[in-house]
Amino acid sequence: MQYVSTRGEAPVLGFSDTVMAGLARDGGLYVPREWPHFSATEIRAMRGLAYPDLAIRVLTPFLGGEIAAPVFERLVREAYATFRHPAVCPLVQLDTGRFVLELFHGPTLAFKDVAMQLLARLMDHVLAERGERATIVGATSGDTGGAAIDAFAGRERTDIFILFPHGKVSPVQQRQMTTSRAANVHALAVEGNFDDCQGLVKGMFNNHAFRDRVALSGVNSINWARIMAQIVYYFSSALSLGGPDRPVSFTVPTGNFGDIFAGYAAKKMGLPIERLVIATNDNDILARTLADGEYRTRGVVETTSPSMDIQVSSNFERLLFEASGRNPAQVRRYMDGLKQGGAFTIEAGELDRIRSEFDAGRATMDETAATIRSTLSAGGYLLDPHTATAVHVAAGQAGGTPMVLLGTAHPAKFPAAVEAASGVRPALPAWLGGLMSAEERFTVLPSDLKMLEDYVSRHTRAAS
Ligand SMILES: Cc1ncc(COP(=O)(O)O)c(C=O)c1O
Ligand SMILES: N[C@@H](CCOP(=O)(O)O)C(=O)O
Repeated sequence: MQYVSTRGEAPVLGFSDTVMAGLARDGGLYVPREWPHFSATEIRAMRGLAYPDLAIRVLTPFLGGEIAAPVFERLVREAYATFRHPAVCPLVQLDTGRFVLELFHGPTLAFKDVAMQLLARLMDHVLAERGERATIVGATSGDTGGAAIDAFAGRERTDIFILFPHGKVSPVQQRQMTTSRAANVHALAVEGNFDDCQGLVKGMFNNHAFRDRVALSGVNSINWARIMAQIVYYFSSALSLGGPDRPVSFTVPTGNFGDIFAGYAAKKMGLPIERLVIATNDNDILARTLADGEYRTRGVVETTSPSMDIQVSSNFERLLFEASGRNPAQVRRYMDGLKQGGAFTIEAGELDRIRSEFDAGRATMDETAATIRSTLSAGGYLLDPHTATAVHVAAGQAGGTPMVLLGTAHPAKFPAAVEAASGVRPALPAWLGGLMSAEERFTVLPSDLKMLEDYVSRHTRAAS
């Protein structure tokens, strides 16, 4: 399996190099040169597999033979042994035809753990084989950071630097990043919003001299392995609901477009998915884009679903690449428009192609709170605010096909918003009991690329 950049001007890479590269050197994102495909018979044969076995089956075609089967199997099993539910990602019925796919049973209570626990092990393996070290930088609006720090803490071959927007993440999210005692962990509070943090990370990748000097690698969903690992739970949930003999739809709380792009990938691999529904909060750039074809950034609005407070939705570039018939020149045109004028207009045929697979809707903060309240009173299920956006948006979808709502975070990560909406204050699981009293350690930095690069250079052990 080979991987190509959405912008077509970076080297074509194999799996291990793609995992270590993060962002392509031309600023694009890596995607598989072609989609692996499973027949209905092959998918049917996946029924009843335990989650790690399913992950091995679904993901092996992406490895291109670069990681020996017994090694990959061990990494997958170790990754999912960190989850506290035997099904790893259980499916819970909300009511007739609606199901929540609970993705928050990992160490940091958000769906990011599903991919991050595997990615850290994959990177460690590749670095050990090569006898190398790497510097990892990541941007977070709250959940990626904690998941990455948990997965990489104490790993000898990596130093990890996580940029989070100062004062804009929930207290639980902040402490998951700032209470690590591991020497290789650096939590950096940036004076800006998530888009600033993500822009700084991309800026570091696009400074090739810096990138090479510190052996830079990334763990955001710009890294293909993040998307890859998230494909598995689309298969597990569809199989539980009768797939491949019964199509299902998914509604996905969306920010950086990574999670829902994994659903698109599952569909390309042969899984019968009817609709992929994008749910946004007030930061509704994707809902607006699907409505009128114009991708136009506005200022980020702070909401009660802070992890989705994003305007520049990185993985949308992967969808544009697909919708354009894999035309990197077209993607470059769009990305130039975004850089120069903060906007671009999607060509009509491409927009039709996107609309043939995706719907989109928005939940305001009031609608999100009302959904938390009504879902609790209807059946006793307590939603987190991100999952609630999906439940609200899915309510506007035509019925008939089972709807899987991606439960992307545990409500206890956002106790204030959940309590304000429902009157119920969700408690952290007992095994996270010490989190809120542990000592914090983080550095506040301005949103300045040069200062960030200096900080990383001075603190990484991977600099040459
Ligand atoms: C809880 C939660 N829900 C939804 C999202 C959106 O996911 P994506 O960025 O993959 O679209 C995020 C962050 O990305 C998140 O942390
Ligand atoms: N919501 C995310 C934002 C970063 O997304 P990623 O999936 O690209 O890592 C977060 O919680 O940090």
